[in-house]
Amino acid sequence: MMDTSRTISLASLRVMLCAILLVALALGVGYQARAAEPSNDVRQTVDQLLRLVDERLAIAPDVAKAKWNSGAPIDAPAREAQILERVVAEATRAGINEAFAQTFFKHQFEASKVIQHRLHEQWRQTEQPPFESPPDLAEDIRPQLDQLTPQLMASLRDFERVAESEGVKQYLENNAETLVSDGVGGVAREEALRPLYEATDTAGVQ
Ligand SMILES: O=C(O)C(=O)C[C@]1(C(=O)O)C=C[C@@H](O)C=C1
Repeated sequence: MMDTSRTISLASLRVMLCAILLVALALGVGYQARAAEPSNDVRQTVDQLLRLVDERLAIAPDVAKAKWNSGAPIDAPAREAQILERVVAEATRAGINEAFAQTFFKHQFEASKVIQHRLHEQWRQTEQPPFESPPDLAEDIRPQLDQLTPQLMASLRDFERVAESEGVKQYLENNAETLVSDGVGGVAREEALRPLYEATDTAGVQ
């Protein structure tokens, strides 16, 4: 005959052990989630940079329109060089990593070109006639982009400061889609944000 009381106590011991394990697991997961939660400062810094990236990308369709009408090439290396010159000067002045700032802006140019090429492709297919009164590239659009450059630089400086903080990469990933819309299914967004993800990778932050 089996000793029932002994069987029961063994079974309940197993249940207890399982319960302890589950509680420990839940506590561990909870701790990890808390540990990865970024501070308010980090969140505001990342949000601000994402908003500025979004603002810059939102100008690309106007650039595309102006170039559709004028026939000017989408790629404008002289203009890029001019912006980068200012970026380097500001990086030196404000103590921002020069290589990081340059890489970041090169990615913004590429992202803008992705949007412009997509739109031109679309307009070729639909045989889009010249736009009625598109904003002027030199008079209206480039000054808007120039206004954003110092704001982006200040935001990059803040971002550099928090790039090594807990949970930055995760926060970027979670909020990029909400704060940055590119109108081309995320391709330009990914291009624009890659240097930021890489900066958090270098810092070893997951
Ligand atoms: O100013 C232009 O002509 C643009 O197309 C904009 C922009 C930019 O993002 O600043 C993008 C691509 C060009 O190669 C140069 C600059």
